[in-house]
Amino acid sequence: MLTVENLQAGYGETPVLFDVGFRIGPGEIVTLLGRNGMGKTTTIRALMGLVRPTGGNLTFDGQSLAGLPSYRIAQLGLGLVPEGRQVFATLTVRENLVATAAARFGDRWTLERVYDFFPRLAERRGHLGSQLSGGEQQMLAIGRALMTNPRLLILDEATEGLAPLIRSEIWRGLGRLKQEGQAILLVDKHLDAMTRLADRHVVLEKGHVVWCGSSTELAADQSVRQRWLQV
Ligand SMILES: Nc1ncnc2c1ncn2[C@@H]1O[C@H](COP(=O)(O)OP(=O)(O)OP(=O)(O)O)[C@@H](O)[C@H]1O
Repeated sequence: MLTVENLQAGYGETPVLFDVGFRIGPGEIVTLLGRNGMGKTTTIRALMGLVRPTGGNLTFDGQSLAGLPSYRIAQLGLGLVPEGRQVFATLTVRENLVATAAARFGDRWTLERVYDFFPRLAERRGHLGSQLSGGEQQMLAIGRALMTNPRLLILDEATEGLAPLIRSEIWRGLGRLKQEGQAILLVDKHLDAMTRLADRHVVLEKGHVVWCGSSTELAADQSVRQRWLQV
């Protein structure tokens, strides 16, 4: 489904990604791990066309993403839940959801299905984005991405700053998406929850992939945590 090979990217003259490569198959959940500043968000930005790669290959279902604008990449089926949620503060919950709706890949996700999935959003449908709690904003950000009917859902720090109960609700939601066969690329700080949910993990260190493996392999290999993931 998604193939990333030897990806290089940076900001201005500063290279940040030197050699990033991984694959995501249909229905798979893959995480990008690594300490702060190692290039996880930049990898996601490169996938979405928000940072222009300086080298390597990005292909989605055999089609190159090179040089495509973000809206075209979204149309191909990559749906982003960005870091910091970025919901529209002056639109209602319903308007936020409708703003991104796209039925190009079938009607799997409709307004009603998003409300069934996150009943809190149904309760708050008339509230403005700015009136929501952090957890509700996060559900809205996920709902908004689902409304694009993405084939690959990408979440960047979706549980950051949330209370444990709300965080669990988000993890349960992602678990339900997995059961439905939704492919997901995940960046988050909660390693245990990710190990339970994901199939495979890719560890970044200063813009290079230094380890990749299954959840079982990650759980069994303490040295990966000690060497690449502890602050
Ligand atoms: N807009 C930007 N302009 C210049 N440098 C940037 C920019 N965004 C990120 N960087 C730098 O790129 C490097 C990788 O950052 P990135 O956000 O991809 O890391 P990350 O692994 O997602 O970390 P975090 O968990 O802190 O978000 C860091 O050194 C960071 O300072």
